[in-house]
Amino acid sequence: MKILLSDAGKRYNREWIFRGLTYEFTDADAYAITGNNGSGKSTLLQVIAGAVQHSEGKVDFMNADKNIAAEHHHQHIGIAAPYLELPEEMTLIEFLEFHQSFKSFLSSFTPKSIIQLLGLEKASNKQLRNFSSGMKQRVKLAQAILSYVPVVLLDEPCTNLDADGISLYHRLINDHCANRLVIVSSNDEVEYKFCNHKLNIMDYK
Ligand SMILES: Nc1ncnc2c1ncn2[C@@H]1O[C@H](COP(=O)(O)OP(=O)(O)OP(=O)(O)O)[C@@H](O)[C@H]1O
Repeated sequence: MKILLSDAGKRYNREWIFRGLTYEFTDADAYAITGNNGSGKSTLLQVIAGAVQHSEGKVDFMNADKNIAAEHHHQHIGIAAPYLELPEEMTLIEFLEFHQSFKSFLSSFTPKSIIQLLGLEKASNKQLRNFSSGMKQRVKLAQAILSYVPVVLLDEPCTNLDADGISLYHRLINDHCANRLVIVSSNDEVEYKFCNHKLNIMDYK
């Protein structure tokens, strides 16, 4: 899987968020998108995900040299972001089973084993609306990273996590992301220290 941006730009009203962005994200590699608050990291991640339309240039999502249309990017992506909410009325087990019905988990995982890995056995039948913000974040990370997809997009992945949660995040990355394309949008090195490439959005203003 490869994501190619060619002279890509995004504008909201009259304000260019980024411009002239030519960059290649490739398989089995990890990238950090960095920059100040409000600089456009989340916007770029959403453009990559196909959730926000870019204003100029090209964004190509390639699988073995075949171009995948923006409306199909989501089938190849696991994404966790603060603006993507969990279905609050579902219990944890219901949510993971529902998720699995349209996107499989990595072969060694079932909804039950994911709950164990997250240390949330006691909350299995609790509605997600009653989860703490850190518990919700663990669930968001697991559904993104443990889905059977080649691309993992993470926006501020350690938001609301305590020290154990941050260890869990690093374990998920170490154990399950070696052969995938991972892109982390963040200001915090703890979240992206494993990334071997850095794209500073401030360079594309
Ligand atoms: N839907 C929108 N309409 C208009 N402007 C928007 C919209 N979404 C984002 N923006 C603007 O785009 C700019 C970049 O926002 P974005 O959320 O991408 O920044 P960020 O680098 O992720 O910020 P942070 O580090 O604070 O999360 C901001 O000025 C924001 O106000």
